[in-house]
Amino acid sequence: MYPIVTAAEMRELDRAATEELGIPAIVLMENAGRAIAEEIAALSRRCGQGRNPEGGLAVSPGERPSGCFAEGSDAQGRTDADRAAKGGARSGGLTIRTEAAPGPVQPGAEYWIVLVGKGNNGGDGLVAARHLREAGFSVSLLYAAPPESLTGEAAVQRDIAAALGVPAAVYRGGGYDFTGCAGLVDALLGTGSSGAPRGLFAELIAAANASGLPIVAADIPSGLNADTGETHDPCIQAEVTVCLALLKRGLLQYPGSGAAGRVALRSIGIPADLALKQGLSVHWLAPAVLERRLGVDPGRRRAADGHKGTYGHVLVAAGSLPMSGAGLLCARAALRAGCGLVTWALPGRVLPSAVLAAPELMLADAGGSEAGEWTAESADRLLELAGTRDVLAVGPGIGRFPGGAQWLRRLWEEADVPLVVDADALNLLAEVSYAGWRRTRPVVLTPHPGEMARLAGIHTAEVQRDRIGLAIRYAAEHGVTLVLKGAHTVIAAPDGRAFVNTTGHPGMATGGAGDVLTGMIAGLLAQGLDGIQAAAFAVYLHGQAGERAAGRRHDPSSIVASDLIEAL
Ligand SMILES: NC(=O)C1=CN([C@@H]2O[C@H](COP(=O)(O)OP(=O)(O)OC[C@H]3O[C@@H](n4cnc5c(N)ncnc54)[C@H](OP(=O)(O)O)[C@@H]3O)[C@@H](O)[C@H]2O)[C@@H](O)CC1
Ligand SMILES: [K+]
Repeated sequence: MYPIVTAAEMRELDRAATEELGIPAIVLMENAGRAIAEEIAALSRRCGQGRNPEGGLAVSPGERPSGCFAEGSDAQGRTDADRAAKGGARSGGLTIRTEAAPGPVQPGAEYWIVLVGKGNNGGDGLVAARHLREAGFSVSLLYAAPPESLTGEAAVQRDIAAALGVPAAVYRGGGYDFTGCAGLVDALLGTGSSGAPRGLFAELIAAANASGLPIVAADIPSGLNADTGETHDPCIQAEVTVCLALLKRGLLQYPGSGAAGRVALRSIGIPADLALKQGLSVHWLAPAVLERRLGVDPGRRRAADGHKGTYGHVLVAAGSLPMSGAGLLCARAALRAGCGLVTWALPGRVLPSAVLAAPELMLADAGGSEAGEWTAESADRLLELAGTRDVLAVGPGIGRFPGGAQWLRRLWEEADVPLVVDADALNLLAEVSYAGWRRTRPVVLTPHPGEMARLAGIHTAEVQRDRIGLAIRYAAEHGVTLVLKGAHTVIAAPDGRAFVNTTGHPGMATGGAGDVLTGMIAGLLAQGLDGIQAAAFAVYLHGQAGERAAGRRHDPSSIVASDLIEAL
């Protein structure tokens, strides 16, 4: 169910499919090439180079050609026009399609060139060329290496293509004239590549990008690190990536996600049971994964006889005089996440101005300084309040104050409720070594990349280099549920499970969006979800709210955090 694999895990699965089950590798390659050809045909029908042989399938300029998320539904809420308006940010949407792309193909003599590497990725491209010809496309091959250097199944495909008379040329360097071509298939490098593309491969990738033609990548864009999402220079900038068998980690992590364009995940005949048996622990956060793997009810059904006590009571310790809004956003979001009651504890000096800011909230004076800041002594009051609440969320807008780390340690060790730690509380955590802090109840940390860098003692660029890998390691080493925020948020559990979310919208990059997420996680914990369930579901819903908020505004750049709460 939508595992996300490393190249090594994919190789092991390929090996098991061929050696243990006896599925011939050439069959997998055949399925892969056919799937690529089908996606090209579907792209051709949708975009149609201005043509629309079937009437109704072509998409007018400005509309998304197909960029869909799970099972055909739009979870991205973003049109090509949006992306163009925002400087061409690419969506990286996923089209999960495991059956043949539907409908007849009448492409006339649309001409595509397949760029062929020397490994099995090239073999996939050779099969695709054959199926494209069958579908009526005009196709030629451009080998990046002497065809004689191909081996195994790829060599078999080379010979079939030659026997069929598919026109072929060998790239000799010095650029290439793609005039008259409607699109390119990138079958240069797949999961067997290592390091930056070399020599003529690099030249061809650069030429393909410079052509401005739509590129359909086989499995991964050539030049992408399949595990981390780093892009080498050069890296294919694909319109569509036809990901074979299982999602590769690099396709869901930026900048790789941007280079991949829309990702179409296609089955190639490796049985799902085999993937299950491998015990893969990283998954794409699709609705089916939420429901069946995480045991969350996406419909959020409520008991007919439920009452406010049924859905839990959140305690939010957040906000200070200059940043009271952070606390308000967090507390309101907890309510919107469906918990029964929320108590917002804040410095007494700020409390009068919070009265009636949200009539549904209960307010509690947590003490604090004359200046409306938090003080270490407020831990006693918070612990007293937490004794009759179900969850404690700390951090948004609390600022820095003397004894802050010790204050946090007391909450960490003594509050006998699940704890969500965000924002300034994460910075307090980063200043100490908390490995020895005792904790029996779940704790969820929600850093953005900058906070994650401080927690892990590394640079932000290093955090972004391999977000999935880092999140998994950190969560396991520290016994926490980690929500590493940013485009395609990663949620990692202490037991090694991790989920990558793809709902959301670039318009969500706005102050307070994180405070809203913290409140939502707390609100779901209060309703009895465990740490990873609450964190993953909240991230998913938060992204959906962002998509809805973007849809409601004339310009998605004008989304503010309150819009996310209203869109829940
Ligand atoms: N059963 C299966 O396995 C299935 C696999 N499938 C497909 O196979 C793909 C994996 O195939 P793969 O393992 O053959 O590797 P692949 O990426 O095609 O090329 C490696 C070749 O490139 C070269 N090379 C490496 N790095 C380089 C660089 N930086 N710059 C330049 N050259 C470089 C290297 O040659 P070398 O330079 O080492 O001589 C090597 O020969 C996978 O993504 C999927 O598409 C599907 O068909 C389903 C069944
Ligand atoms: K490729």
